[in-house]
Amino acid sequence: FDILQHLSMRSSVAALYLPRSVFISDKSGVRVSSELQIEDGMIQLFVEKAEICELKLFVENTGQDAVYFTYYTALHWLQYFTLEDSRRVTRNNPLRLEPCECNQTVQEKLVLVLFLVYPATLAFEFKENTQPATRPFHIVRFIQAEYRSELAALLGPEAPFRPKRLETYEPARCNIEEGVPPESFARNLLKFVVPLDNYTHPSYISDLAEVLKGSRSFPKLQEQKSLLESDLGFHNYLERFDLLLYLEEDQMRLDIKRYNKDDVSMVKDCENKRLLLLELPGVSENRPSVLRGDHLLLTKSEEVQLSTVTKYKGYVHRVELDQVKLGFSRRLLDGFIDNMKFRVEFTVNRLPLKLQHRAVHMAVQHELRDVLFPVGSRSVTPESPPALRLFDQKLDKNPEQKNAVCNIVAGTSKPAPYLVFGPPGTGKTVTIVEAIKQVKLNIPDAYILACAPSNSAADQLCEKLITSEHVDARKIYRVYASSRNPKDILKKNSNVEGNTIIFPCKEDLMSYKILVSTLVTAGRLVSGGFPIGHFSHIFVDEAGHAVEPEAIISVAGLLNAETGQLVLAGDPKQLGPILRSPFAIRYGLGLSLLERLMTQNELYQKGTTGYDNRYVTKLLRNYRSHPSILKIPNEMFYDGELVACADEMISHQYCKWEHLPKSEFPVIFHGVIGKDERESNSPSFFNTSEIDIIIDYMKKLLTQAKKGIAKISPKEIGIIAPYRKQVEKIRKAIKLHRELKSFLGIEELKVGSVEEFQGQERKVIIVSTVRSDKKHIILDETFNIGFLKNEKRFNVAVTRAKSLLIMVGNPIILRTDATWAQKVIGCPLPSMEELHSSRCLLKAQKILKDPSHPGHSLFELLPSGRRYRVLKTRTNRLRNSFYAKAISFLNTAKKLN
Ligand SMILES: Nc1ncnc2c1ncn2[C@@H]1O[C@H](COP(=O)(O)OP(=O)(O)OP(=O)(O)O)[C@@H](O)[C@H]1O
Repeated sequence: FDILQHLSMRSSVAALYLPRSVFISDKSGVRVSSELQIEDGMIQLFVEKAEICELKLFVENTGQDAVYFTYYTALHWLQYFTLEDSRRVTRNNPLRLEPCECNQTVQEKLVLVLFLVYPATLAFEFKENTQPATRPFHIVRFIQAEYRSELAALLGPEAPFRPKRLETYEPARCNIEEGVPPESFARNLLKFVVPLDNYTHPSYISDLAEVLKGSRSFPKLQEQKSLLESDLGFHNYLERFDLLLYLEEDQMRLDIKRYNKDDVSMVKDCENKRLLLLELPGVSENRPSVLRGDHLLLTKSEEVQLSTVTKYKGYVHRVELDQVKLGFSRRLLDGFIDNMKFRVEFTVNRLPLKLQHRAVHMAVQHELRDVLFPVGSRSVTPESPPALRLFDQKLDKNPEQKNAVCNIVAGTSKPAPYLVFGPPGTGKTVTIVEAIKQVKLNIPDAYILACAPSNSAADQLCEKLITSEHVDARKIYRVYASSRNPKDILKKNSNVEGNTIIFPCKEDLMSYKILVSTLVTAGRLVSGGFPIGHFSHIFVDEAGHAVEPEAIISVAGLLNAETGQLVLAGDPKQLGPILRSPFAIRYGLGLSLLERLMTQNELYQKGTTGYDNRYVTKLLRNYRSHPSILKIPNEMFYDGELVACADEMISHQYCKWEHLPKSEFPVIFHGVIGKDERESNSPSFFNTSEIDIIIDYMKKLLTQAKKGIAKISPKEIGIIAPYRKQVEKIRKAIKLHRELKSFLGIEELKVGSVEEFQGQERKVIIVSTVRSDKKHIILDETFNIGFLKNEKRFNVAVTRAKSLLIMVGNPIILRTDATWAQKVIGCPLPSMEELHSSRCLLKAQKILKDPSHPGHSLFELLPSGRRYRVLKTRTNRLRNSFYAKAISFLNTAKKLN
C-alpha cells in the first residue's frame, strides 16, 4: 500500500492486488542493478563495523527505445539513507536514457549504527515519453543492511532454512515390523508387581472433541459433555480425569503428526553398526518429544504410496542434540544402505498418561478423599507447634518458614496436605529441605519421598539434601527413570552405575530414608509394589508445574490416607502444566492440585486472621533479588505483595555498575533490532545480533574486577534463551570467543532454557528473547514456546537474578505485547519507526555534529554521558519547539542503544 500511495497508483484497484513480482521486475528494457547480488528484489549487505557505507545502484536501459528516468524515492523515509545521483533526476528534470546507455548511477549512502538492521524500500519511476498524460512505470528494490560482527557471521545459518513438506497419504493396510529396544539399559531388580493397564484411548473421543467444538452434535455423548461441565468432586474424580486425559491424548496424537517427515535419510551409526542415525532437528526442544525407549515408525519412501506397506519400528537408543539413534529389525538392517530414504512417523509416548490414569483410579480405590478434598476444621484454635531447633538458622528469623517446618513435623494438617505457597525466591525449597531434615531427625520411623515434576527440580532438591552436613548422604537415593541417558545425569547417590541405570530390589530401595525422583518415576515405585504407608511423608516441590493426575502418581498407592503427610510447595504463577488440548484446558486439567486447593478449598483460604498455619504457609519475603528486579514480576503477578528482603551485600552488588543506564537500578533492557533465523531444517530459532550483545556483556562482567565491584565467576552468571538453537549458538559463541573460551571456570556458566532454570538462581541473569519477526509469534503460541505468549515462562526467567538482570530483545516486537511494553520496556516510548522517521532526531543529530550551528550550544551531554539535556537558556521558546522533542528522541535512542 505504501508503494501505491507514494507512486499515486491508488486509482487502480487492481493494483492493490498486484504481487510483489510486478514491482520488482525490470520493465521495458530498463534494469535496476547493483554491485551486490539481488535476490527477489532484495539487496542484502552486511557490515562489520559502524561506518558510512556506500551502495551503488545502476539504472540502465537495455531496450531498443529511449526511456525517461523521472523520479526515485525511498518509500520508508530513514535518516540513515541519503540518496544522490550526479544527474539530479527529478520529475521536472527527467533523464533521457538512450538505448543501451549505462553509467547512470544512483548512489546511496548508509550510515549504520551498531547492531541495527535498517530495511529500506526504493522506488524508481520511468516514462516512455515526457507527455504528462503518459502513465509511468515503476521498479522497486528492497535493501537490507545488517550489522554483523565477525562472531555473528560465524554463528550464522549453516544452511538456509528449508522446512519439509508433509505427504498425508495413509496406506490401506500396514504391517509393523518390530525393532530392537535398547538392551536392558535399566537393570531391573525391582519387579513389576502392580499392573499398569493400557487405558486405551476410546474411539468416541475424537467425536467428543467435535461436540465440544460445537461443530457436530452426538446425543449419545451428552453424558460425557455433562461430566466435563460438572464440578470436580471425589464422586466423579476418576471419570472426569480419565476423560480429560483422553482429550489431551487425542490432541497429542493429532499434534505429533505435524512432525512426520518424508524422504528423510538415515546412516549407520559409526559407533554401533546395529543402530541407524536419524537427524531430528528440534528433538532436544521436545519438538517432538522423544525419549530413550520410545519408538518411531519408518516406511521406505518408495513404498509409501503402495496399498500395503511395512512400517519398521525403530526404538530410540539415544537422544542427542539434533539426532536420535534407532534400533531396527535385522531384516531392515540387512537390506540397508546409507542414505536410504524413509517416511518417519512419530508416536505418542503413553507411559506417563497410563501412569496418570492408574493414579486417579488408585486414588479412588484407596479412598484418598480426605487428602484430595480435605474438610478439616478451621474453628479449632490452632495449637502452637512444637519448638524445633532448625538446622538452617536463617529460617529461624522468618516466622512463616519456621511455622511451616514445625507444623509439617507435627503433622497438624493431616490428613489434609500441607501447602507451602509463595512467589519466586521466597524460600519454598529451603523450607521443604529443612522440613525433610527435621522429619528425619524427629520422627525416627519416618520414610520420605521427595518429588518434583522435572528432573532439574528433583536434582536441585537432591543436591540441597546431599550437600547439607545434617543428613547422612548414604541415606538419600535419587531414582532416575530408565529413559534417561546415564551420561547426562548426576551419578552420586543415585541408581546409575557406570553407564547403566539400575533399579535395585524393593527391599534395598525401601532401606533408604529419603528417596528423590520425578513424579512420573514415582509411578515405578508403585508398580514395584511399595507398600502403602511405607512413606510417612511425601513432599512435592514445584507442585504448580504438574497437572493433578501427575502429582497424584506420587501419592496414590503409596500414601496412607490417614497417617501419611503430603506436603506441596510451589507457585501457580510460575511454569504451569503444559497442555495441548483446548478442551482439557477449558475443563480444568491445567489446574494443579496445589492451585485447586489454594483457590477452592476452604481450609486454605485467607480468613480475617490470615491463613491457617496448620494447613498452609504463604511466604512473601523474597530473599533472592534486588528490589528493582522484583518490581516487574511483583506488579505483574503478585499484586505488589512481595517484600524484598535479600541480603544487600549480594543484591546491591551491581548498583553502581558503570554499564547501568540508571545508577542504583540493576535492570537493563537492551534494545536490538536483530533477525530471528533458522537453519537447515531445524524449526528452532536463533538471533546472532542478540548473541553479540550477550557476549559483550559477558566480557564486561567477567573483566570488571578492577572497577570496584567484586569479581564474579562464570558459575554465578546464567543465560536464559527460549529456543534450543539460541542456547546452542550462545554456547558455541562462548567456545569461539578468544577471551571467553579460556576464562577460568567458563564451563560452569549455565546457558539453558527457562525450564532448566526453574527453581534456580544466579547473581547475574541475561535473558535473550530472540523474537524479531512478528509473523513468528503465532508459532510461539501454537507450540507454547518463547516468552511473548507465555507470561509464566517470562516470570520464571526474570525472577532468577539476585543482583543484575539484563534483558536483550527487539523493542518493536516486544512492544506489541502490552505487558512488555508497559512493565519492561517502559512507557511512553516512541516506536523505532518513529525514531527513524523523526526529522527532529535527524535535525538534532546534525546540530550536535556541527559546532557552527546556532543551536549547537543548546544541547549538553550530561557528565554521565547517558543523557542530553537542553540548556536552561531560552527554555520557554524551546519547550514547545522541536528541540525539546528532539531531546526526548535523542535520549530514548541513547537508552535503546
Ligand atoms: N529466611 C531466609 N533468610 C535468608 N535467605 C533465605 C531465607 N529463605 C530462603 N533464603 C534464600 O533465598 C533464596 C531462594 O530460596 P528458594 O530457592 O528456596 O526459593 P523458592 O521459593 O523455592 O524459589 P523458586 O520459586 O524460584 O523456586 C535462596 O538463596 C535461599 O538461600
